[in-house]
Amino acid sequence: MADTLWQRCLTHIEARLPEKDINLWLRPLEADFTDEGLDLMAPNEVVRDQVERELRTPIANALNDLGAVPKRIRVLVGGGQKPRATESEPAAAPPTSRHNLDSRYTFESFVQGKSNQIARAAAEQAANPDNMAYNPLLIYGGVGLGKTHLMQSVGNRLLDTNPRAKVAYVRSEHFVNEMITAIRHNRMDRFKAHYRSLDALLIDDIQFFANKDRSQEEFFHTFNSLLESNQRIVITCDRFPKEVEGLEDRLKSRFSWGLSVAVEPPELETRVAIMLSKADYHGITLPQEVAFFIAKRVRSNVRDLEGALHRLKASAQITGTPITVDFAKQALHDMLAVYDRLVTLENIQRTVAEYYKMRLADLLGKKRTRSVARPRQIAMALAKELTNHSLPEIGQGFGGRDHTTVLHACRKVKELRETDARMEEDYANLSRILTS
Ligand SMILES: Nc1ncnc2c1ncn2[C@@H]1O[C@H](COP(=O)(O)OP(=O)(O)OP(=O)(O)O)[C@@H](O)[C@H]1O
Repeated sequence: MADTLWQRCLTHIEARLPEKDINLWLRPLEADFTDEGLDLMAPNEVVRDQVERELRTPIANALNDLGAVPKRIRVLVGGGQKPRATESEPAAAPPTSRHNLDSRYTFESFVQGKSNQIARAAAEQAANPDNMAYNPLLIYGGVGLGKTHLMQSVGNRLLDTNPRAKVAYVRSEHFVNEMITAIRHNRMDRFKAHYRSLDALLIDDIQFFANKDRSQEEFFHTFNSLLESNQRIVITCDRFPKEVEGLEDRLKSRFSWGLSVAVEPPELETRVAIMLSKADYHGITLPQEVAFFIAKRVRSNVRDLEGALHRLKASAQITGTPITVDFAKQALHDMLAVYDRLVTLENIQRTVAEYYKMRLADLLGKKRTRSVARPRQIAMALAKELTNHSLPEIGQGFGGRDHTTVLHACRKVKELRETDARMEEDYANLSRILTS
């Protein structure tokens, strides 16, 4: 039986993904291996988008595990028109050409805001081969906030500058699995030689190394060897590494040799800008008010924003309806309900009162001393930003106040956040507590 590389790839992935996903998204694809890489032909845009979004990495990893590393993977709409004879193993692909980067992850496609501007600036510096001041660069922060995007932007930029550079992007989980395979097949020397021959190593989600002693040991040596020969290292972690239990102290201390930068959840304007930019990229007509409507609710994770966008697109395609706020309300009903449940007026009032160690009755009451009025204004501004309530509704919820009082509070808080660092910090802390 002709055992094509693509079939072997599918068999490999089958062990790792639900059968439903394989049947729905992967079986309809036609694979075309050429000298330039792998083209996957999807029957329609919905399949293409899903494969791009969720399955590109499992495919790349499976091929990697099978020892066949295409120079690039493209997912296209089409099929049947390409000669299937070209579906052959790219056995000649040298193991060092592991440019398994996603070409969509660039600095140009990364939307900058207050929450990520330092991380972005540091990453741009790290992508400058003449500047080794920030080595290693550690990017840390919560789920789906753009760490991988920034890290791969460094790799893509390094390759733009020098296409011959050996850049490897590896998820820590993959590093561990690869190492286990190398040990099992007695190929540790090759494994070490490969990693130590790189110009740049981008290693994602290092929290995965926790409690994996042998992998930490090997990674520690690889890390040292790359640093000593002045090669670029970028790492990401879902929190500050010192807080990761089960990670050796010597690794933690190595990670902090260079520069550590955080990515925070993006503020509303940035979330809207990200949605509009992603919509543009995917050819989705997304009115600004719909972007605002969604971004006001989906707050803590950019991946969820993208998920919402793709669901909207699929629903709009199936029903042939233009995307409006009402359409979004319906199409994303269940997803938005989860977010809406999290932040209510009562929740905001209780959280703010606790944060400022004051009585809830005072927050809602008539007192106008600054120690009471300021937190009240902050709570109103948070209510405006984080809920869907109108100004009159918010005023009503705050002891029957007029909507102009709420408007004044929102303006005041905005102004103070720009001039008073303490105020900005309090507001950001409260916003994080309420939305994470
Ligand atoms: N500022 C941004 N501009 C454009 N896209 C963004 C931005 N932040 C995040 N994204 C997008 O959100 C998605 C999730 O980002 P990414 O995978 O980089 O998150 P992450 O922080 O690495 O998450 P995880 O910890 O789960 O690996 C990606 O598609 C990425 O392009």
